[in-house]
Amino acid sequence: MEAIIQTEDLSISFGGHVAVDSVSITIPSKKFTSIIGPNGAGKTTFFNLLSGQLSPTKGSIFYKEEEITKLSTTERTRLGIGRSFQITNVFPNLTVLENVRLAVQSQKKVRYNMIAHFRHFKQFEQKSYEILEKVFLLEKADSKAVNLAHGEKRKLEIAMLLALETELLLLDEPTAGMSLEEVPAIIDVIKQLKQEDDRTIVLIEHKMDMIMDLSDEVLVLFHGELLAKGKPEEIVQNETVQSAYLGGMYDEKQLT
Ligand SMILES: Nc1ncnc2c1ncn2[C@@H]1O[C@H](COP(=O)(O)OP(=O)(O)OP(=O)(O)O)[C@@H](O)[C@H]1O
Repeated sequence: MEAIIQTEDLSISFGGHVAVDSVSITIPSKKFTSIIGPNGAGKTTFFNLLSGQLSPTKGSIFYKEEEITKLSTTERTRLGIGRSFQITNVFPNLTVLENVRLAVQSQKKVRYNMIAHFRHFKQFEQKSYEILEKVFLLEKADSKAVNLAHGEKRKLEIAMLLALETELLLLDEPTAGMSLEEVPAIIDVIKQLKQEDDRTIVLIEHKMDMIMDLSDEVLVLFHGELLAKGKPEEIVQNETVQSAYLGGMYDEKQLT
């Protein structure tokens, strides 16, 4: 199976605390991989290492077999690694459509110039509408971003991520902080992305039903280490994983 991203012995420490500890994994291309683990297991830190927001204390990261360990976040995005919720360039006073159009435009690297602007405008707008339809946000196209509900903002972030056309999508708890009514819409968006098999998705989630429903493979982090990996049905049956989630009952000797 072709790997899109690979880590070797990847570690990061904050002070004396090892948040990600010698993690060597392979994320298969065009598959849906989920990363689970109890609070503080190192999941978000691991994503930050993949996307370039943090530099590892040791170890290496490879994207399509090229080493990217020292590349910046922008360089990694350009290569095809897109991370949700790092998008800070949502303009609150622009409409949803305008925000997505700017993201489409930035991906096409078209700088502002009167003639090019008019020529490309319709094309960018068309693409933006298509993306908004995909994330079930079409009816909010003309609303200002600032006026969106929490779940809708998350959908806008996913829309902007899609506009960047990255091959790899790193989604960090896309349903976190949402009301129960908002969750199904985001799950629908992610399912739809999964069906478009030209993308590789890596999802951090706590909701096990979502993990079971969407994942081809699940990686379990615990205390910064890779505790287990396998198909979702194998992971839920894995006794070591169950013990880790039960906290106090976990015995480190079981792993050695
Ligand atoms: N910038 C930082 N400085 C110091 N410690 C950090 C930093 N970032 C993360 N940590 C620590 O690293 C550990 C892993 O945190 P991380 O946020 O990656 O866990 P997580 O698995 O994503 O947790 P959650 O499921 O609660 O989001 C935690 O103990 C956290 O306090």
